[in-house]
Amino acid sequence: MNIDELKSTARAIVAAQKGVLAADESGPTIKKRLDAIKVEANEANRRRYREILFTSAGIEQYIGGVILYDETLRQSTSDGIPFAELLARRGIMPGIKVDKGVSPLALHPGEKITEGLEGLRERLLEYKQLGARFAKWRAVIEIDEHDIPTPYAIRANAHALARYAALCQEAGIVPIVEPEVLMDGSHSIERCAAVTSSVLKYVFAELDSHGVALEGILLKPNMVIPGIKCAQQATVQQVADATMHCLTSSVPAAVPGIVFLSGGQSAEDATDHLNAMNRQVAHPWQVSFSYGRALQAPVLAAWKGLEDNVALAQETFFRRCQLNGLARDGKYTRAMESDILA
Ligand SMILES: O=P(O)(O)OC[C@H]1O[C@](O)(COP(=O)(O)O)[C@@H](O)[C@@H]1O
Repeated sequence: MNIDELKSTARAIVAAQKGVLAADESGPTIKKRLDAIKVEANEANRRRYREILFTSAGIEQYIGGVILYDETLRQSTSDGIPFAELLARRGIMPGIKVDKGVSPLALHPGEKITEGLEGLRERLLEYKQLGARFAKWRAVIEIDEHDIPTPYAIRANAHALARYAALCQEAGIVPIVEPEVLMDGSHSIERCAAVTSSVLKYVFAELDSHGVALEGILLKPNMVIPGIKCAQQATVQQVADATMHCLTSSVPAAVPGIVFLSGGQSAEDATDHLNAMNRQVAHPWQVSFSYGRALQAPVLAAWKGLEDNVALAQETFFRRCQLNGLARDGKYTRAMESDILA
């Protein structure tokens, strides 16, 4: 393992003002997104949509890495430049989702385990040849009103994340470790904090047991937030305080960056929360973003599948990246949302 290479890749992804665009929606997820704007989810439209994102002017100032899906890593621009090469030429690291989605966890009704370890060593070698410099694996933890998540489900998912991370580092690929505690449900912010902190403790214990070098990973956690059906919603400052408190006590300082998922928050809330966290006292890691929906929802709404709307969609995307870049420095304000596109 070349730890220096892993470290410099991880640091480049979360360099000043930068974060990650999560454009790694699997087939069913991208279909849901395209269905919502009445665009047929065929190969040509998926490729065109991703091309619109990756060719947007100026995004390299704010985007250090893009997570791709297997199909997307093999696709090219209309004039034949492979997407991974296009991104690399722009100084953006190409990454790849390597998990194969979730299955029910046997004998644990209501809980899930992420699949994809079988054959992963070989797949990583191919992805590296195709230009991937980092990877992503998402574990999904649900919270219910009773005893879910169980300690066993947390441990099984943490173990799989660590096996994935070790295989990535062996292949010279930076693993993004994503244990997502879902915001579905009616749980309180305190319950989310308790579960998130327990999940992170298991994850770092497993990473340690597997010999993973923390300097060569990025962590992609959820923010600490009440369930969407919880009667008591939290302020931006409460989310920032609870999240930073939880991470400070669970994430070792050796980790170079924390890149949050957006998890169903609105684009504005996700930016505002990131901003509030970056306004707090210094933390040992870069605090950044790896948003899917919070970067892309406004772009899809602007594009609507029409070529006439491409310029507007790209300006919208650039603006969203820029606002999150400002939030990396704690310099975003909600008032900026109504500024005319810069
Ligand atoms: O269910 P899928 O297709 O694996 O997609 C899950 C999505 O969740 C993410 O991990 C986070 O996305 P959000 O920011 O929208 O929550 C993305 O990287 C990924 O596209």
